[in-house]
Amino acid sequence: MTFTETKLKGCFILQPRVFSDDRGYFFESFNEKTFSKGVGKSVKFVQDNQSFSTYGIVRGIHYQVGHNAQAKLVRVLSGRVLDVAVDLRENSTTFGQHIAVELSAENKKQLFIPRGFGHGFSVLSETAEFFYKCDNFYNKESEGGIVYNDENLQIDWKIESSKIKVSEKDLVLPTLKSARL
Ligand SMILES: Cc1cn([C@H]2C[C@H](O)[C@@H](COP(=O)(O)OP(=O)(O)O[C@H]3O[C@H](C)C(=O)[C@H](O)[C@H]3O)O2)c(=O)[nH]c1=O
Repeated sequence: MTFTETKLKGCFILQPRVFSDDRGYFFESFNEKTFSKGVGKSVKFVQDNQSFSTYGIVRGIHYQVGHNAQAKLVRVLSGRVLDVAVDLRENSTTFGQHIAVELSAENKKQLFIPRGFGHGFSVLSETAEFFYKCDNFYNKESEGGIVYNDENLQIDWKIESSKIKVSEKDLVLPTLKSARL
């Protein structure tokens, strides 16, 4: 597994070592020892989530506030997504900046997003199954979010705008300027 830190400090792109043979392939999708060495700290994941979406869906940008904030280790089981992490750490030199990484069943890339970030993704394939580990439990009351098309964020979701599909809940999320952080 290789770990590449992004321009947003603490955010890492992970690339697993894949063992292929005439049966197919094998790779370690998570190894606590390798992971903590790679990101330079121990992270105790306590909840796994999985979602299925179709082309053009944008989920997010979501986060949980305060001591319910979540770090996430995200990957794609089938299909292809553009995964976006937004730096919401108010004392960060990259506050408000984002990274966008294509994650797919084919490239097997993963993204580690520490606490203090907003997270969302767009589905680039016909369908996509999305899997992620969280280091804190879901807490509805602590949910926060930023509307996907906040013009100050300038996120290119790589989907023609007329084809983007967002939940009712996400459509009414605030911009970063007025979000609860
Ligand atoms: C996140 C979550 C949701 N739920 C329930 C609450 C709703 O009744 C239902 C769907 O939730 P939601 O519409 O928030 O699902 P997504 O839009 O995929 O939300 C996720 O999307 C972005 C990409 C994220 O990074 C977050 O982890 C998460 O907010 O599942 C739970 O029971 N547990 C949970 O951990």
